[in-house]
Amino acid sequence: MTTTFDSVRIRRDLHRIPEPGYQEFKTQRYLLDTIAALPQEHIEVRTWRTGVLVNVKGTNPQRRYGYRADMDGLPIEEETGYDFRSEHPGFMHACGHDLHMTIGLGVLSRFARQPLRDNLTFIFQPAEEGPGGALPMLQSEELRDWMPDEMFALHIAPEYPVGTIATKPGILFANTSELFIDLIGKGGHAAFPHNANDMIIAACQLVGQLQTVISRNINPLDSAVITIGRMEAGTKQNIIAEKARLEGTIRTLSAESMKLVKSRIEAVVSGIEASFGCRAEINYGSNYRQVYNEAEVTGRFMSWLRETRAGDVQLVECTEAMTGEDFGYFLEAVPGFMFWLGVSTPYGLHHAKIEPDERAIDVAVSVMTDYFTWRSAE
Ligand SMILES: CC(=O)N[C@@H](CCC[C@H](N)C(=O)O)C(=O)O
Repeated sequence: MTTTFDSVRIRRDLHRIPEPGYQEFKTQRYLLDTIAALPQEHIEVRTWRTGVLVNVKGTNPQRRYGYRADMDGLPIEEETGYDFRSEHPGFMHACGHDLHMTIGLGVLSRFARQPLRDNLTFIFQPAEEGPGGALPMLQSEELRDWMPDEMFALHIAPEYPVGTIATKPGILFANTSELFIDLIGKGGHAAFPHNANDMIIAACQLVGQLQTVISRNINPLDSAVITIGRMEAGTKQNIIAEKARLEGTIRTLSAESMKLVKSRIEAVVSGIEASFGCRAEINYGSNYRQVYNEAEVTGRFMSWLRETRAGDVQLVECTEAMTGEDFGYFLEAVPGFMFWLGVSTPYGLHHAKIEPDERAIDVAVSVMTDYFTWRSAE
């Protein structure tokens, strides 16, 4: 295949401009400009908030296939050795969305030139890391008449070598809920603890007790995670903290366990209120549905990979992971799958030093291009 698509340049351009959810203004502009440089005859473009939707008109369409890429960055100060580091202080593409978008553009650039028999929808979706762009995008007017019959997405996987694709039928990623807990007590002088109500002590107790929800209330053969990723309290070393805030996330493999975990968290927090004489507020922020790969569609992709790409792509049938992804909402509405794409880097997702191997982009572009082509010719 001859192509003028410069995947490395595009990925690096996108890497420089990570933006928070629903503030992906430069990213949207970059995507629109790149798409505008493609042949326009077979494509139509729409925007939805900071997202972008592209319809590639098929030559004799019977069905519509979709690819979704997420667009937002993370609040992380980049520590890579790149000379194309983030130009936005405190923000970084540390979850591979720069690669996901580049791969989408790569596949799109091929089909904008040579459309398939069937229609294609490319979805560049804002706010995956929060508060979640998938559900409102799915319900939007802009997507309604371009809704795919089947859809696909991928996620970079640091732990797999380049050339590896890992997936499975059934549940791939967990149900998620954000978790915010505010504790409100009484501040005071460090020397007079008996006159105050110290929310640092209460918060420390609470963090420990929250872990007992996982270890004592969840069936060990099921899986659940509570991670507190941020804790804020106090103003100065000799002032007793009046308030404390915990910020975290809950992950479960079933919707039932999510309900159970939340009810146990509420019980534990009530206990903290009683034992510390404080007030507490719980907020669950945004919640994502599990990523569930439809068995037949996923099985067809896996068999196709084994039969056609065994020479250059290693297919791994992986286990589920406790990561979350709002692509789960798309898969609830439309059959499809997500897969992990090996990018071989020692640092994990959400790490300030993650440097995905860019050779994975061409692997994914070629696999998705060939798969859409095969699927549409069936
Ligand atoms: C693949 C990945 O890392 N996704 C994120 C999704 C975040 C969900 C939500 N904001 C939360 O924190 O619960 C993940 O952290 O798994």
